[in-house]
Amino acid sequence: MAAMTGLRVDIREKRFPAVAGGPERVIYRDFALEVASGAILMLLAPSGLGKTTLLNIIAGLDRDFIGSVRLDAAPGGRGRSRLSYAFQSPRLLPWRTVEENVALPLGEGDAARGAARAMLDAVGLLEQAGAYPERLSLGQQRRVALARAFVIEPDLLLMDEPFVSLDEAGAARLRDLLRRLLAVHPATVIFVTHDSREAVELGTRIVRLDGPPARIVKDIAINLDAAARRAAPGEALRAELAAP
Ligand SMILES: Nc1ncnc2c1ncn2[C@@H]1O[C@H](COP(=O)(O)OP(=O)(O)OP(=O)(O)O)[C@@H](O)[C@H]1O
Repeated sequence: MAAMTGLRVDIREKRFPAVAGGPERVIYRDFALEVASGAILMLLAPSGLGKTTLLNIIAGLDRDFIGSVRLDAAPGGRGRSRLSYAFQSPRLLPWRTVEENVALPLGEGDAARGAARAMLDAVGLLEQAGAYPERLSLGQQRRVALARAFVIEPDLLLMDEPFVSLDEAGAARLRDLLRRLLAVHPATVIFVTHDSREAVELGTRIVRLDGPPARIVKDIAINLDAAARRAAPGEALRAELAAP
């Protein structure tokens, strides 16, 4: 079973240089975020504030900043924590089958194929294992992306609006699927969304950012079971989140 990894991000400064005659932009200044092991942290912020930038910094894809990212040591003496990143678009390789896309992080071989098929079964797409991504609907492609994210049993899962552009029923089914996957493969999750309903339904903690530069303006812990989240307290929480 996967372990879970907490982390602490300190960004003394992150800026982007001027583009096309615009001003230089300070995205983060003196920003700190600590995430407990096992948290499902939902990150809400206005468009363009720096959510993707934050995930890229945590993932180590963007090292051009002043500050630090510290992941807790992986429990169980495994050394490095395993990290998965589900991007805003599914980013499947069009020339590989669904199964090959899911097996990709594990490499070649029977073990990788077996693990990929087990994950495809878990997301309800085993029958599509031999299909190419273009044959799938967006919702199915997003399921494949989820299977690929979970196949390495990540300790830390970064998700950048992974269910965007789906209709509400499709998004609700994927939220359900994510909950079920996390019940079997627990991970610390940082999940970017612009949807307060999604935040309340999935999160154990909701952080709202405003700016620029981005700063935390709300930080709410949620202790509700799944049914309660979808009911009235969810509405109250959403109202609290929206309040200035
Ligand atoms: N490589 C870059 N060079 C210059 N500016 C950039 C670069 N990447 C991002 N930015 C700018 O930095 C800001 C933060 O970008 P980021 O993608 O992190 O925002 P976001 O909160 O994820 O936005 P959205 O909700 O629209 O996805 C934006 O204004 C963006 O235009």
